[in-house]
Amino acid sequence: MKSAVATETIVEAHNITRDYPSGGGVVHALRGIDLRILPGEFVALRGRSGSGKTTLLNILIGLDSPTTGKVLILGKDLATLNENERARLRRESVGMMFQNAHLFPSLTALENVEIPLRLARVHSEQRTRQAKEALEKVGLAKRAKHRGMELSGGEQQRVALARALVHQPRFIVADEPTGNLDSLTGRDITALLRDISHQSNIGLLIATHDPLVFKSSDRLVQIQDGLMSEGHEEE
Ligand SMILES: Nc1ncnc2c1ncn2[C@@H]1O[C@H](COP(=O)(O)OP(=O)(O)OP(=O)(O)O)[C@@H](O)[C@H]1O
Repeated sequence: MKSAVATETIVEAHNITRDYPSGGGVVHALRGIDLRILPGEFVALRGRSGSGKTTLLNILIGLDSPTTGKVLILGKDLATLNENERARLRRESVGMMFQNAHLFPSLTALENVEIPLRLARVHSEQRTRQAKEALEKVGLAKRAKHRGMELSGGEQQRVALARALVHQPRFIVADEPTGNLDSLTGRDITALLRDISHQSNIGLLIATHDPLVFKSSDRLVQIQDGLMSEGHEEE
């Protein structure tokens, strides 16, 4: 049943390198990264500032291309897709979260969550239904009509999570999602992300400096000077 396992892989990176031209020289931001994330697996990515975390996340979701190496999402080699096809794959299969929730402050929580479905041209009834379900999943159904600016930082991040989930993605990448939250709120968001990933078989990759996220993860990978190692031991 090897082929069944292979098609089940959410994301695979093979020997990824990324060079940036810089001031007449070259920065070797990634120097040979291999990574595989399975359905329902929560992987934390740790690394000092400048170690290459954001570069790797962008490459894994096709927002940037590696200098050499190969990325597959759900078995599809990103190099074989053009920009429109990669954007479509993201719209259909990838959810994203960042340190800031990036909500539209004057739109309601529900309207913010509906945005990815608007972009995918889902009709209004279904949009509202799915957005309500996503807000329920993150425990925020009661705040559906509150505007972004009326929500606390933790509530805004929950809305951002609902927005990342609303199109039922298979892969979620989050860049420092707890970076702006107090530790209790950060713990809640991390637990929610972990539970949803496990329950819905979503591959979850979180780049972070937050020890609580390391502890909650199924697997911790570390990136240093563009190279990766694995394990839960302290730096
Ligand atoms: N567009 C760019 N042009 C040149 N160098 C870049 C570019 N983007 C990133 N770099 C360099 O690549 C390396 C990795 O950067 P990256 O942003 O991936 O690190 P990071 O681990 O996400 O850092 P942080 O935790 O501070 O966000 C750094 O040395 C950075 O200066």
